Amino acid sequence: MKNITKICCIGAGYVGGPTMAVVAKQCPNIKVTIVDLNEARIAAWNDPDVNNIPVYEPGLSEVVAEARGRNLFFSTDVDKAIDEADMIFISVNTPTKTYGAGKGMGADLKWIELCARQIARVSKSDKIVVEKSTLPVRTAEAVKDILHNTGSGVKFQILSNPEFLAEGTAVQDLLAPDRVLIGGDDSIEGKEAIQALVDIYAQWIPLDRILTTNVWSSELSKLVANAFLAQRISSINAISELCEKTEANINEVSRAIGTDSRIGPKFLKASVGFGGSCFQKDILNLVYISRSFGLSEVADYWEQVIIMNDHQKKRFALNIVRSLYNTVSGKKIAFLGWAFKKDTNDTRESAAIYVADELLNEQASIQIYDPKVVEKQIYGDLDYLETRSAELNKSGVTVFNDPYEACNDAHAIAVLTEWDEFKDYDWKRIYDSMLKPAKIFDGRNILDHKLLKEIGFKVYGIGM
Ligand SMILES: NC(=O)C1=CN([C@@H]2O[C@H](COP(=O)(O)OP(=O)(O)OC[C@H]3O[C@@H](n4cnc5c(N)ncnc54)[C@H](O)[C@@H]3O)[C@@H](O)[C@H]2O)C=CC1
Ligand SMILES: O=C(O)[C@H]1O[C@H](OP(=O)(O)OP(=O)(O)OC[C@H]2O[C@@H](n3ccc(=O)[nH]c3=O)[C@H](O)[C@@H]2O)[C@H](O)[C@@H](O)[C@@H]1O
Repeated sequence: MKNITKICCIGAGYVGGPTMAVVAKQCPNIKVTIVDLNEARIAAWNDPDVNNIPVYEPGLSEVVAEARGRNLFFSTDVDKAIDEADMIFISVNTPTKTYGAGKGMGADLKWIELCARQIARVSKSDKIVVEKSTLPVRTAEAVKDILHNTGSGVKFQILSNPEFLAEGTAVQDLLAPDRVLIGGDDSIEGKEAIQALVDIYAQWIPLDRILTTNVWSSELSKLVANAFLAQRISSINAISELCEKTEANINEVSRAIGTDSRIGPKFLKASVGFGGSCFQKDILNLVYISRSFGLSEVADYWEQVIIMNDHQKKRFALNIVRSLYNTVSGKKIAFLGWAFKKDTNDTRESAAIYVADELLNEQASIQIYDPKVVEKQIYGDLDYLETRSAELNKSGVTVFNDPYEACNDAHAIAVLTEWDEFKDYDWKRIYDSMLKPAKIFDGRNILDHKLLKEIGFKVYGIGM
């Protein structure tokens, strides 16, 4: 296997962009070209002002500034980048299907298939194709089938190399991952391909953190990792509801169980519900696959994680309605946060969207502030649900650039994202500008509840 000197990555999104920027930073001897069909996205990645890149991640603009133009390139010329590359990463979106068989459950693999067909059509030399996108177990079979039937004589090796970065900490996760997972064939060529990818990561990651498996274990492990992480959140959120009935405190319960080294302290933070582009999609996918093999108990077991999460989002919204004397019609509710977690501008599947939707059904007037999410995105997220017309979403929601303005005249504040800056606001000033009794629903348990109560707020946390 020849030395890898040119990499192409198809898909310049939240995974392709940061992942490949870090590869380029750490491997200056490799030319990395990230391609995408979306011209606006590529233009933003190429923006001379590196602060305008389309993905907000702490530390990312510095990495891009270092490597861009040196050995990191962003382009819309997909064919050229495929043709030149020794190794091609597929990092395109794999959302839940919205039509046909598997609608609402299975992964939509049409973009993966398009990539495979394009690679098959364009390639004139042997290539290693790496699945970076999260895919249902045995997807590599379909990719192989397309690539091995081109009739061109070009040889392909297919690897699975799922990504475990979390948004908001992507750069840190990529520079020092818990592990890198590479799945490949057991043949001599398969092992050579695995080694070629190991050699790239080994330029900055200790070898004992680079795990190799067969392709199917690798594909499945990605879904399972996300399912386990999300399961912990649904588990603690389920207990949060019980805490609210019993005067137990969820933060104390989390600490008490998390100090057991077998349980561990991470991912035990009760919240308004998990969001993000992947947890729900990947679990639905796991459920769908299990059901398609007739494993109904397995499917039902994992589906409960989603059912619990939906319940958590809904009960947060209903709690607001109930606490505001069973009606929010015409009342102003301020939302602090719209992103699905802090330190990202990503809003996909954010709990805030669903809470807003419930409150709009109750005719509330919502005033939103998020430090990184732009107005267009917020309206787009609500319109995507198709619960009501775009005009009605516009008339029910106002987006502010200033948190104090968003809270002005509000009956209640809901904290939907755990942005650090929320903790440091002048809460007395906010209290004075609100209608009384002023209520705060802290969906992330991040604020100083004692202080807020002293100011005069009525405070509702999760699980307390
Ligand atoms: N967002 C995350 O934190 C993580 C996502 N993943 C997985 O990574 C994959 C990508 O996710 P994101 O980067 O978040 O998605 P994204 O939607 O941000 O980016 C995907 C990009 O691929 C482009 N694309 C689609 N088809 C194309 C084609 N045929 N040719 C060229 N470009 C094409 C789209 O225009 C889009 O810009 C998904 O499978 C996801 O499950 C895995 C780990 C973390
Ligand atoms: O496949 C993916 O897309 C990624 O999904 C998650 O990463 P991400 O969704 O970016 O962010 P997380 O930190 O996992 O948070 C997900 C959601 O759970 C919520 N959460 C997280 C932790 C917790 O204790 N409580 C809680 O409510 C967050 O607020 C957020 O809404 C995984 O953590 C990554 O390892 C994985 O690569």
